[in-house]
Amino acid sequence: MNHDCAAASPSNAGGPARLTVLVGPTAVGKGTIVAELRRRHPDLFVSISATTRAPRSTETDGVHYHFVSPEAFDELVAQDQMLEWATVHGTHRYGTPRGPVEAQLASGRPALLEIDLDGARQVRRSMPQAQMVFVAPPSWEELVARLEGRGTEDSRERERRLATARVELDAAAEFDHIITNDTVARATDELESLMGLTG
Ligand SMILES: Nc1nc2c(ncn2[C@@H]2O[C@H](COP(=O)(O)OP(=O)(O)O)[C@@H](O)[C@H]2O)c(=O)[nH]1
Ligand SMILES: Nc1ncnc2c1ncn2[C@@H]1O[C@H](COP(=O)(O)OP(=O)(O)O)[C@@H](O)[C@H]1O
Repeated sequence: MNHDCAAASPSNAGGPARLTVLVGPTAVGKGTIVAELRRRHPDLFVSISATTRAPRSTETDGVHYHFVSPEAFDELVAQDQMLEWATVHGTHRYGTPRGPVEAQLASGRPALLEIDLDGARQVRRSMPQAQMVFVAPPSWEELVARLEGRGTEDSRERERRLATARVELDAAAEFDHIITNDTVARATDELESLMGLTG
């Protein structure tokens, strides 16, 4: 585990880390940080996951996720079109379409995945050169406040997500780097640096 932003980590062996995998508990601010990173780097490739969950009012199909039916998701898995996939929070399935990520990496340009712990472990096995980054909250209380403040889940779903969050926080030590999302600007600076997007 490495808390600093050193350019040379084991995950960089063989060249600059091109694939970065971002994991963190619900409502820690992953989406917010990725949005800020994209604002700074409009051309950055961020994988668009497929999911069987319904879109939130703020989400657009093909932009935030590919919203697909369970049958369509089955088909993608059967055709080996998923780089990884997992059932998250015990309910819906989420997965990374393989083709766009492989094409991006083949072109030598960086790629970012924002996925759950189970999916990240799959990627670490299949692509050990990937750089694994964990986003942590400043405190448990702040995480709960952000989840409630977002207001997108009912209390039952929030409880489910917080149960998953405890498991994810316990796994933070598995990651190459931990970014604490205290302020969006500072956390984004750190991710930008880890991805080699500065300067
Ligand atoms: N394994 C996997 N997890 C994903 C993927 N896309 C999103 N997730 C994870 O699914 C979880 C739920 O995402 P979402 O429903 O958007 O809720 P939120 O994290 O609370 O905003 C998060 O931990 C995401 O990182 C994916 O392609 N694969
Ligand atoms: N550094 C931060 N300080 C305060 N609130 C934050 C911060 N980062 C994100 N948030 C807020 O927390 C909530 C959850 O953020 P979101 O990006 O949806 O999390 P995630 O994608 O990890 O589930 C949102 O309401 C967002 O505006």
